[in-house]
Amino acid sequence: EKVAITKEQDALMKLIVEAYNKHQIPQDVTKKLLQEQYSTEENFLLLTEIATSQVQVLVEFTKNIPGFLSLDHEDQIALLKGSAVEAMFLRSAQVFSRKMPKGHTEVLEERIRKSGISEEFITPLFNFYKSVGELHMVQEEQALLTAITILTPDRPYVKDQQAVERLQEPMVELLKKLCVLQHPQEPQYFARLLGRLTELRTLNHYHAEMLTSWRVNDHKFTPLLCEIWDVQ
Ligand SMILES: CC(C)c1onc(-c2c(Cl)cccc2Cl)c1COc1ccc(-c2ccc3[nH]c(C(=O)O)cc3c2)cc1
Repeated sequence: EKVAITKEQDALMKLIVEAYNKHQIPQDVTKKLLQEQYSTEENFLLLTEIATSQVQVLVEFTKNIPGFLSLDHEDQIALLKGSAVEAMFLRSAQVFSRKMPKGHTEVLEERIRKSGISEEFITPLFNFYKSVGELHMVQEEQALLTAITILTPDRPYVKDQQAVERLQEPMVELLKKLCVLQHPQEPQYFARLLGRLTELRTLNHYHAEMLTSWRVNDHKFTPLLCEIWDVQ
């Protein structure tokens, strides 16, 4: 049967994509990727600065998701804290699918590889980047997938999960239609996208270990990262 985006769905998609493109890490932060020294210390400090800026971008994007600000305030915090790492993996994955200024991809990879992350986490981390890159997602898919990740009802401490489901469901339906329209020759494309969300959940676990090993080596995070990741 003919799949068609309704007027409401088109309006929702425009809001999400607009918010996704409106909030970006400032150029003066990301261009440091090309400028700073390459010591482990420098790499960690630069990635910490970028991650902090990325969290601020993420909060602004989330506030623009229709209905988010009408959720219970404590649930809003629980959703942000529960999804921050996954949303940052998705966002940083864009750099590796060559969506970012020339040269940033290589230097970001170099800096992540040499920032004190142990080899056992480096492999799954770059496997994820590779699998996202192979999807060649358009920006609508990236924006919706990020919104869907943020609106995951079963994050820790979310009280009214139904209210979150009511926001997430229309986005999943819309993404499904988009995938059929965008990739008609690949019927399983939507399933592959959702498979990335499952892979993201496992990366949360690795990330928790990364944080612990950084802290054991007395690495400091910014107040915003400490708050969102419950460290220090
Ligand atoms: C606190 C730091 C050390 C940290 O801890 N975990 C991670 C961490 C790690 Cl490595 C991997 C994945 C997720 C996290 Cl959350 C990080 C670094 O996190 C980020 C690294 C890069 C980016 C990012 C996002 C968008 C970008 N655009 C551009 C551009 O050039 O335009 C560069 C760029 C970088 C965001 C978070």
